Amino acid sequence: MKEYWTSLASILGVFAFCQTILQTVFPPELRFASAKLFNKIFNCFSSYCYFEITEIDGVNTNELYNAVQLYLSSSVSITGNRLSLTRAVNSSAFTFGLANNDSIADIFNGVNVVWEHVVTQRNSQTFSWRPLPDEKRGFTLRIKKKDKHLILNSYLDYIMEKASDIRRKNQDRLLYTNSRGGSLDSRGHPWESVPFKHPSTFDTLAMDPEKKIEIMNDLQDFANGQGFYHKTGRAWKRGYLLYGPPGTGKSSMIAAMANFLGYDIYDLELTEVHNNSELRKLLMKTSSKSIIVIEDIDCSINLTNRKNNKNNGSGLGSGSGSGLGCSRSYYESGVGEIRGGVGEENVNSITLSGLLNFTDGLWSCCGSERIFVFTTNHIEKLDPALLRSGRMDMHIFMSYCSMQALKILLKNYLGCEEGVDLEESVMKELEEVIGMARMTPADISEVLIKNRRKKERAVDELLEILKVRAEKNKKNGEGDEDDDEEEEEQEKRALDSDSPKQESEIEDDCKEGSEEEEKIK
Ligand SMILES: Nc1ncnc2c1ncn2[C@@H]1O[C@H](COP(=O)(O)OP(=O)(O)OP(=O)(O)O)[C@@H](O)[C@H]1O
Ligand SMILES: [Mg+2]
Repeated sequence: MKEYWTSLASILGVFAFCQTILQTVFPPELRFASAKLFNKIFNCFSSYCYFEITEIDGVNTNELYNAVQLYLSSSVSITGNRLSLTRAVNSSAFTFGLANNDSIADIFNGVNVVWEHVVTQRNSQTFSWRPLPDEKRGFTLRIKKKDKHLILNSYLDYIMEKASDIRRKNQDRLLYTNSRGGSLDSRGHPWESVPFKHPSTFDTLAMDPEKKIEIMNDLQDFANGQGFYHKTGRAWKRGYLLYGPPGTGKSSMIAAMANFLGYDIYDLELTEVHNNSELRKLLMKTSSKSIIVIEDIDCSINLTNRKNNKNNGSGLGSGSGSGLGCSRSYYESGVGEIRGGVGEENVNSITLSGLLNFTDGLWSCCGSERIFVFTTNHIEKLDPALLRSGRMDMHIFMSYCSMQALKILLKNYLGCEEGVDLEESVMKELEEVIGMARMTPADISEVLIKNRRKKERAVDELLEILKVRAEKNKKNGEGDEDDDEEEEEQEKRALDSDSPKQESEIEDDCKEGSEEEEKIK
């Protein structure tokens, strides 16, 4: 064996020597031919094989090159000494890369490989229809010949997947809306998109930390659950129903979910959808790794009397909702019954079953890795069909501000740490009244924002307000909660007064008015 290696080394030595002579004495053509021959002979004896991935493949940009660059950026940032830094268009993150002519080792399925980033000057005589960069860039992948068949395809697939993950994480999220109605854009797309810049995260969300961790784990399990969903024969999707009073953070939670998973958001405005097949088309045009949101579902559709509605089940009336970035009408309650009612199928014939099919039917699994989120202020108004397990997998109650949540708000808005900036006695006082005060995180954050430069004043004012609210609630008993909610809903409706009222609403208002008059009498 030793003799074999000695002779091999001497052969290679001779070739190297010959090449040096050739380089100094012979013309370039001859040198090129000899180098080719040398490489061929060298490759026969080498135990490695090499793959070149150039930046530009002919005239097209090579996607694999970009993918490798991104993939290596994840490990390079930790191990490399000399790195390149880039920031792509539409991205708020910096990407580390392998510097020119540098190399890095990687392991995949127990197999060692080496990547080299090769940069050479481009031959100025090269002819091309479009301007090419001065430098020719490429990656060279070195794998042992015996390992080539074991890993090459799966390794490259893995790299492509990993790169698109990194790209998604680096790139800004998109918020899609169907506010254009049924019309399509020039590419035949029914959705319009804007960059999604909502800063809400699970860190900024004020809620019980245990519940928060439970939700984060659930989301993480979902995102990593491809194998599980495949094995169990389930469509790779998950439904969350967020319910609770206005201002408790339902929209903020959706934004936090999107930022946590790096998913885009499709904010579905049901007013703009005319029938079930349009709803299905919208679904088909959503991408995977996305969150499909219907806000204030109880106000968008009359979900309680679908059996009574002869023609089309529950008619869908209007979209409503808050917060994620699209202006839209709030709380056009009850319109659905009229628009989708008997004999008006052509005007608006989205049915509850259409909506259920949208989330749960065969069509719901075209594409994959989708999350459906519905929000409501009144879970009791929803049809049980929407609530059954498997459809909305997790019901999340967004409650009034608890002590745990208040601590998060104090930290986020005032930078107050428990035990450091706030005395124990103050914390105790806050704890005594926070439950009874039944204030939403939105209300509390308003007080904190107003006084954010004066911590003590902010806490004092908050304590004062909490005490007053708690006292009032104590006096009025339980019924007060409903009154508060009703007041807030009225406010929301008032906000919507710009949009012309539907006949039904006017009728409803009159009815409510006369009912109230009767009550007063
Ligand atoms: N749990 C929370 N944590 C942090 N901030 C919150 C929370 N709840 C509300 N807020 C603040 O209040 C504002 C309104 O909250 P958000 O729109 O998320 O409430 P919502 O529950 O969606 O209300 P609605 O039912 O009216 O749609 C947000 O901009 C956020 O700053
Ligand atoms: Mg909201």
